[in-house]
Amino acid sequence: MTDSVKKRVHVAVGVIINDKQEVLLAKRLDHLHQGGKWEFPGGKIELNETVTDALKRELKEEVNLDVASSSPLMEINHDYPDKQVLLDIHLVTHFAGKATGLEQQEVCWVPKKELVNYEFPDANKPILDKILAD
Ligand SMILES: Nc1nc2c([nH]c(=O)n2[C@H]2C[C@H](O)[C@@H](COP(=O)(O)OP(=O)(O)OP(=O)(O)O)O2)c(=O)[nH]1
Ligand SMILES: [Mg+2]
Repeated sequence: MTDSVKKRVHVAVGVIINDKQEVLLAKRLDHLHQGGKWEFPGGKIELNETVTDALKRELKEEVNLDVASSSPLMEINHDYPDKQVLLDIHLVTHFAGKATGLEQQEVCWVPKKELVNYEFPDANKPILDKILAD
């Protein structure tokens, strides 16, 4: 395994869309990598965990939602100057619970058309293009 492969952080990301076609965003806390920007909830996949297990765990831990089902949307490899990520993005339209920021982060439901008004990490560009095209 090369260094670059070894260092890449594998992240499970949920594009969560409700019945009103709003998308759930969370604001990354200032002290985190890409802090202050808006993200789709998710987090690092742990050892011996599947992507869908990680997605379920992270969405419960971060925004208190129970994922009923999800489907793969896209994968993005992105190299930040300080970190390399592989985002494994899944669409979540079946879930239970009321979205709540459990890690002191701000969360909000945003109509698709208004997503252009939010600042996201650079890696997210293809995700936004895809959501806005649908
Ligand atoms: N969740 C999420 N992460 C994103 C997005 N776009 C993007 O570049 N990332 C990057 C930022 C971080 O470097 C990485 C996610 O890691 P994280 O710090 O949130 O991981 P985590 O939730 O497991 O938290 P922790 O282990 O650090 O406590 O992926 C996105 O839309 N959602
Ligand atoms: Mg996270």
